[in-house]
Amino acid sequence: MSLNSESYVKMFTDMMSEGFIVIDNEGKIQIYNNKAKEIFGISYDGQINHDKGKINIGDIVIIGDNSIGQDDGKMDSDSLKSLGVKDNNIDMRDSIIAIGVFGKDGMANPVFKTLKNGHKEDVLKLKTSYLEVDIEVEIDFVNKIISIKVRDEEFTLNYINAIGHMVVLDGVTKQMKFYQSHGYTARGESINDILKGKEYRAKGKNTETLDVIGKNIFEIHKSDNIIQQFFNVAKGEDISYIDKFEEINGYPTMCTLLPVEDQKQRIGAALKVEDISEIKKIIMERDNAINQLEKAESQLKEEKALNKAFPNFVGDSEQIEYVKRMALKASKTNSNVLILGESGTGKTILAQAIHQNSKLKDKPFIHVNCGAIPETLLESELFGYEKGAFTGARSEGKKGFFEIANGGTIFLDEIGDISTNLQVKLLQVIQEKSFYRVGGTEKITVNIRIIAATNKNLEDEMIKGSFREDLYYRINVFPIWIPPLRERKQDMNALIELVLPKICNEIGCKSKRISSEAINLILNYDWPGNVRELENILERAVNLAEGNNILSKHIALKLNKKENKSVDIVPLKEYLEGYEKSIIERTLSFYRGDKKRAMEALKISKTTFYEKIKKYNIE
Ligand SMILES: Nc1ncnc2c1ncn2[C@@H]1O[C@H](COP(=O)(O)OP(=O)(O)OP(=O)(O)O)[C@@H](O)[C@H]1O
Repeated sequence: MSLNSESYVKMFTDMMSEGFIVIDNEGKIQIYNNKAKEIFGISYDGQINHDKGKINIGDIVIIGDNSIGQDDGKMDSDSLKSLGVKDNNIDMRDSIIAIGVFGKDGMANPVFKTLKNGHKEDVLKLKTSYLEVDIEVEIDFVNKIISIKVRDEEFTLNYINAIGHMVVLDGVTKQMKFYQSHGYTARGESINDILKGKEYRAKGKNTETLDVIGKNIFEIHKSDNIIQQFFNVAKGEDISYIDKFEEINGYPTMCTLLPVEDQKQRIGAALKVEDISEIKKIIMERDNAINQLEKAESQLKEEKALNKAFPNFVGDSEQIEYVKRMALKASKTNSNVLILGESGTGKTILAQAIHQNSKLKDKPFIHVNCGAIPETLLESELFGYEKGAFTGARSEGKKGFFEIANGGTIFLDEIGDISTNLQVKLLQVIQEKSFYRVGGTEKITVNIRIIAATNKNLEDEMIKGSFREDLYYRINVFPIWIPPLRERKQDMNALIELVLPKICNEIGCKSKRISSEAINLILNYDWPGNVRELENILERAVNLAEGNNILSKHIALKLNKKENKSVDIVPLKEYLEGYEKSIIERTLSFYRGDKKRAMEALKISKTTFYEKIKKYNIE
């Protein structure tokens, strides 16, 4: 046997650590070493067996394809129709997971999920029990893995750019009869080939090795750029290169292409290929890591910017981050903002912060608590009045809040409490940016930014007829909802860290620490009064604690509503009296103790007024 006999050549080339393929000048494969077979999936080392066969009507087909048409043998919507998948929105290069019965329209509806080309999600997943078989398919776009799990058996394929993965179950036995594995291009077993009825080879113990010697190169390889060149060189074209990055059958490789000549006659071409999928993977992983790092850095930057913009509005929860992000956006626009949230959630400080971060920050910020001003007064307080507009009016007339806030921001707190009459006037100001003082004839024009807040559900109020729909849409241009504290306990630490030193400072005591038992109590409580209630409870605790530590016994929480089954039943008279007392107190405090103006506002006589003050022991 001479050294260049066929068996020696095979032995030597099989020892190479690179793939090596030689074709003759007709494109017939003369040498295809073991490494090349390994790189292109021709030699098979999978563990799971199946016999050779072909797809039959009634078989269950499971597909996971990260880019339709790219590496699945040019699968298209027609091929998908063979499973009953009919959807005009599916385009080439979209990703799809589909499970259906082959060729039996109507036997069982297919289930499928798609993602548009260029989507942002990390995974596409479908888990179902299909014709009583538990199936789970996942396309992991980050780690580039497609996995099909049938009952407890998992079939996975890694990919670089694209892959079409498929498992076929026998329609009668529901057992796996075919699964996709690397090398499907060389074997001609892409999704499309199988769906078009092409016979597939056995895998596992009955594997027939794909005999490539003597076959035309295009039978084993897609006619992509490099294979076409390989063929052209074998035919006589003068191209050669060393170590060029090219993709063959979807695998990233580094190729060297050389002509083979005998006595200056072109007799073929040789292609040496190195598998660089691992390197490519590492590069992609590195790019991914860099991307994530950049994302994290910009998040951190944003977080810092948000914390700087809202130093008094703290919280680490995602909800509060979102609120801050929205509020920062709101502060950069001139739109009306509506802040929603239960009492004590921080609507007022957020409104102030929006103003502070806006270009109006040096202009007035006027806070009007619409719920605290008696209805009869609210109009003149908001719009002002001309001299002699009503009894008790100042002789020189008075500017209203809208005039005072001109050029800046007016914060209409508890907007859900204003009467429908006043709502009409408010709507006019918002629409026309002008109004008349009470008793006035001169139109006053203002340039004002409106922030409103409420703890009511304005949509419910609209249905009840107590809030005008047109006003609602005018103020609800930029809504921001602050979730209740019980839904974001993660904020508790930041709040305590901010509030506790503030209280100690105000009271003038040394700073105090809070014990872990006390923190536990705080974390397990529902906080119906939100942050305001937290501040009150902490203030009380600071006062009660004699040493430097706030202990659980100093945290005096109300019984949770859920635990407190008994309801406080109060006689009606007592209830009404309590209510009357609080209205008189609120009016007096609004007029800073001016009794004359308070009794006028309440429209009660002097005698009645003094009687009630005495009865309720009002200072
Ligand atoms: N995220 C927060 N960070 C720091 N302090 C907060 C926060 N949220 C609320 N507070 C504090 O809680 C108290 C109540 O907040 P604020 O008055 O803004 O609530 P509100 O929603 O306007 O309440 P109401 O609806 O009763 O008027 C204030 O002392 C405020 O400083």
